[in-house]
Amino acid sequence: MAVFFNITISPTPKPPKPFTSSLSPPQTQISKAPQKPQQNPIFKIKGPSTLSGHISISGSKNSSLALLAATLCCSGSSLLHNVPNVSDIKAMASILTYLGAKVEAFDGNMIVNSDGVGNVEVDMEEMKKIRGGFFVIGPLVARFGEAVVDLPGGCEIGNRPVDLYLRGLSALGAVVELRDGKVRAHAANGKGLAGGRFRLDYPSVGATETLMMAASLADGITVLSNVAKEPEVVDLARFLIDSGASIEGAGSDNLVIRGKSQLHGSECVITPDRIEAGTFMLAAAITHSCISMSPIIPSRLSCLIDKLSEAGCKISQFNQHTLEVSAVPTYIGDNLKGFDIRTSPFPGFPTDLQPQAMALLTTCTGSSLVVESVFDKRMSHVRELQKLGARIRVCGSTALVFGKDEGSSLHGSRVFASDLRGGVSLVLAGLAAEGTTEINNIAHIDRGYENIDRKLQHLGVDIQRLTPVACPL
Ligand SMILES: CC(=O)N[C@H]1[C@@H](OP(=O)(O)OP(=O)(O)OC[C@H]2O[C@@H](n3ccc(=O)[nH]c3=O)[C@H](O)[C@@H]2O)O[C@H](CO)[C@@H](O)[C@@H]1O
Ligand SMILES: C=C(OP(=O)(O)O)C(=O)O
Repeated sequence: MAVFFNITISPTPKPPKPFTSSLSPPQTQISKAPQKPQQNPIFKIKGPSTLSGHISISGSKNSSLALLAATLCCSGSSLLHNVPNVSDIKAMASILTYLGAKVEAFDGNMIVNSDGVGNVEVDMEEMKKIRGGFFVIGPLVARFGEAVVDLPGGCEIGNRPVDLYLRGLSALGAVVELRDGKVRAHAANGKGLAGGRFRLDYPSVGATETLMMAASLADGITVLSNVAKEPEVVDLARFLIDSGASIEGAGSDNLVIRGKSQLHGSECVITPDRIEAGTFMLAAAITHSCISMSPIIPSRLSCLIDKLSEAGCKISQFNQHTLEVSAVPTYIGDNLKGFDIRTSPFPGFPTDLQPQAMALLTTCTGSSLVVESVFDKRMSHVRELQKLGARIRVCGSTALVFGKDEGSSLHGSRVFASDLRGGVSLVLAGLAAEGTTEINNIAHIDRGYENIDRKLQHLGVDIQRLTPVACPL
């Protein structure tokens, strides 16, 4: 067994984790009483809140998505532990099942056996909901010689083409065609892929992961350059290596992959979600509170740690995997100081923390510049933050955020989540706002945060999940 993140820390008791996978056998329908149409649930937060206590960080959504796709490369069963119970993972599990893989999910563990895959075409709604579903194109074409997949969904945060995936697969000997919103790929030689050289124009995380999986089963050596260095890429490489792949350079700009004719299933523990941890660190800062969290890997969050320290927070590491963030008035005085951010690929400031950091900046002193350089339309949260009283001026992908001494003053209001991280930035703003904040469309938040409401309640927040029932006409 190869466990690459083994933790025995058992902090405060975890909330129960029923994994209500869509894979569970259908429930027997006892009553045929007409169901009232259900609407998207909402969060109601009464602020301002002060947080205290300790929370457990869940496994990484993005690592889990990549590793679940990678199980399609492996003969036999793979066992993943610490998989977060979020809707993106359920969608991914449904995609694997649709392809013919056997997926069992229980209490944060998933066992996947893809030996029975008999279908290489995914034609289902789930593909259009999540980004990670598209990653299956690499394993399918590499192991089964063919794949037909819909263009992916995921957060609507700008132009998200798949040209690098397609050009990379072509460099490995696939014939690739994009028609009617579907990508069709097959091995040109009718058998499998061959090693090749490919330089990514941009270090795309998903393209790097997809090509790494494909190259692991290609015949010969593949050299990929200008690849993504994100921790999730490193996690995937470790899983593939444990499954028998030969991959050098994960975490650097170049990957050398010696293809193997077969990989076998292996066992691993999904690493903690650095974006969830970063979100809770920012929650402590925006509420001028002190909380601790574990497990986390601080080196994966060094950029945020530097920025929060610059703002005036005290960040202490207690053991290898526990961090405390303190922004209590006795330490910081009345306010935190604003700071500038420019998102960029790892190890730069993560784009997936930009909206949450922007919420914090509206409560700091001074004005701060936020430059979003990874996605071209990741500013939809600005309008909603403005409804909560934030003063922000946007020009393209740059935002000038005015702090509390320059006109921002958060107060409760009714707002709408338009994507995952934008949605959670409204939760953070709601924690700091005076009065009640109602956040609609929280299905976006449920895509990537496991039990966020229960975790916040545990820290002392007055937050409720309400499911309005639509009135039948
Ligand atoms: C499921 C998953 O892991 N999602 C993460 C992944 O998304 P994802 O893998 O989609 O993000 P990418 O790194 O691919 O995207 C970054 C940039 O590359 C561009 N691009 C990408 C592919 C391509 O073929 N051509 C191209 O031009 C995109 O338009 C974007 O501007 O990394 C992002 C960047 O850290 C994170 O925000 C997402 O949370
Ligand atoms: C953008 C994100 O996810 P996805 O790539 O799945 O849309 C995210 O996790 O913030």
